[in-house]
Amino acid sequence: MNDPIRIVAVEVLSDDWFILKKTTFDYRRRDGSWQRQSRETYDRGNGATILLYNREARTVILTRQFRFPAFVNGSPDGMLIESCAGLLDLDDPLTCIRRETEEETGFRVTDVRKVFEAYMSPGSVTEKLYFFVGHYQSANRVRDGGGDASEGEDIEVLELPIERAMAMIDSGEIRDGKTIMLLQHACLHGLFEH
Ligand SMILES: Nc1nc2c(ncn2[C@@H]2O[C@H](COP(=O)(O)OP(=O)(O)O[C@H]3O[C@H](CO)[C@@H](O)[C@H](O)[C@@H]3O)[C@@H](O)[C@H]2O)c(=O)[nH]1
Ligand SMILES: [Mg+2]
Repeated sequence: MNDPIRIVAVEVLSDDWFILKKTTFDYRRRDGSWQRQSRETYDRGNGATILLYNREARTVILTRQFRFPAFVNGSPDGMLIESCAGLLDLDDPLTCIRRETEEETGFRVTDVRKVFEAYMSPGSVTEKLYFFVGHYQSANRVRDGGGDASEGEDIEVLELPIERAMAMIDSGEIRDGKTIMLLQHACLHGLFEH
């Protein structure tokens, strides 16, 4: 009886690459009354992202790639600078982020730890994102990275001083939420302090 939600109907509006549903439900308001609502949810699974950082060199590894949704919403060339990230598919978050790190950046890192989880757009997108940090050195680079070309990925790997990356948030050159969160986490938690 404590459940604040009663599902009334679920309609699949689109089931192509990911799933868009419209759900009608009764919601119990804080005053105890019931209210019928309907909400669309875009389910693209969960994801993981990582900030690769080198404490000694005071650098981070970021990626740069074309993002069509950003292109259609105000990014002149659609090129976004981001922390390495990928969808979980069937993997657990740690396995996913190790795989994506090597595929996208070419780095094979062992020192990886989860720092937090977040819903990135909870009003419409179901996705929960798992955030990691990982220490890297140049010796961890085992290949070029760049992503899976057959899936359309064309990822440039950037190595930037942390001060430069932080300045790029202020200048608007970095405009991706997960990336801003990880860079700020790194500074707040002293990842570059000895
Ligand atoms: N054909 C097709 N391919 C798609 C579509 N949407 C995404 N893809 C492709 O599916 C692949 C997914 O790549 P991943 O590296 O696994 O995911 P991601 O797109 O980098 O997602 C990460 O970043 C997102 C944005 O911040 C996060 O939302 C997500 O959780 C994840 O961390 C990419 O090649 C992408 O182009 C689509 O509608 N159609
Ligand atoms: Mg990716």
